[in-house]
Order: sequence, then C-alpha cells, then structure tokens
Amino acid sequence: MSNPVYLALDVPQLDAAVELAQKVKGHVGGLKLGLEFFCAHGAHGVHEVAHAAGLPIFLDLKFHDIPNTVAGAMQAIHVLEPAIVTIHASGGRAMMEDAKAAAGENCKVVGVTMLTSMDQNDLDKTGVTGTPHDQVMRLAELAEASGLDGIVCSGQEVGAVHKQWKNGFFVVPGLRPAGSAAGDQKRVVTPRQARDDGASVLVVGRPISRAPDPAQAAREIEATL
Ligand SMILES: O=c1ccn([C@@H]2O[C@H](COP(=O)(O)O)[C@@H](O)[C@H]2O)c(=O)[nH]1
Repeated sequence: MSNPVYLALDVPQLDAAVELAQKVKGHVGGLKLGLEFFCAHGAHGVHEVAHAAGLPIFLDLKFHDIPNTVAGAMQAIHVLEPAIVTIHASGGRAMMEDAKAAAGENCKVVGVTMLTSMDQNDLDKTGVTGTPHDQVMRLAELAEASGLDGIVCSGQEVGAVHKQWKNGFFVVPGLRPAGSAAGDQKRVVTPRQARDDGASVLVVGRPISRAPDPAQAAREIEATL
C-alpha cells in the first residue's frame, strides 16, 4: 500500500519548500501546496517543487466562487497536473458540478466541509445549525450528489462519512501524533485513528515541517500506521 501521508508545505520561502520536499522524499506519499505557498510562488513554485521531489502534488487552493469562475480556475491549473484539488462544498451543487467537469482527467476534486480549525462554538457563530458532525454529513451528501470524488473533513467525522459513502476519497487534515501541539487545530485525531476510520489521505504539516528532523518525523508517523 502506498504511503497515505501528504506533507503540507506551508513555508514562505521557495528554496525552503524545495529543500523540505527533498528531505522527506521517500518518507511521504505526496506534497500539499496551499494558499500561503501559491500566493507567494504561483505556478512557477509548483513546478519547482514537483520537479525537485517527483511526488504527487495536492493543490489545496479551496476554490469558492460562482460556478463559471471556479470552472475557469480549474482549467487554468490543468498545466500543473495536480493529483488532488480542493474546492469549498458550501459553494453549492452547481459550483461543484462545474468544477468537477472542468478538472483534469486524473485530478481528484474534493470538497472542504468544515475546517478542522473550527469547533461547535465557531460553527454556531456562522449561523449554521447543528453539530460539526451534522454539517460534515450534510455537505458530504451534497458533494457526492454533485459528482465530486470526495471531501475534506476532520478525523472525528471520517468514520461516519465513510459508512455513508463507501467509495469516497477522504482527505483528513488536523492530524497530530500523540503528544504534539494542536496549535490552531480544534478537531484533532492521530494519523493512525484517521487511517483506521477510512481516511484516504492524511495531511500533516507542522508536526513534520517544524520537527528538528522532518524525515525522521515523517518516518515515525508512517511507523504508527
Ligand atoms: O479543514 C482543513 C482544511 C485544510 N487544512 C490544511 O491542512 C494543513 C494542516 O497543517 P498542520 O500544520 O498539520 O495543522 C494546512 O495546510 C491547512 O491549510 C486544514 O488544516 N484543515
């Protein structure tokens, strides 16, 4: 089985990102490039990292706009050949359908449900009713009906979603090895728990990128799986 861990390369400098990608090569299954990286380095930066590491690239750009705009953005990133791209499931059915239709042939499109940095209190303040579990299940159902490949959710919900959507592709961030600092993440589980509950991709950032020896930290996480 291939390594399900994707390292989130949330570092501001391109040379630091390339160096980190090369360090963890062979110890993670892919690399996730998000808003911080893409806003700083754009398509050029994605090419540099992809070339340096030779690993699948997950573009976590979390598109959220009207259907026509999101479809155009999806087309614009074909050239980067991402393995996975995120959009916000709360953008609605038409947006998700058009995004999937515009995505590259080998690109999985997954819908972000409820950010792992939010808890019940944060959800209440957005005016959405119900629990985080309710919100994730609601948006997972909509994402599946819209033809997406899967969703992004926390490890606290992935088991329930997996029961409803058997062949879905589930990306789980907010992962912390036992004893590591949660930081801004609020719905946290261990990589092992998320994997056991049905996660397809385990997104890990700071526990690897900020470790004194990132390759060792990645190996230690893989050993727990
Ligand atoms: O709900 C979400 C969606 C995306 N993320 C992203 O995952 C990583 C997590 O990084 P850590 O350092 O391991 O906390 C980061 O790039 C987020 O943008 C998420 O955390 N939660």
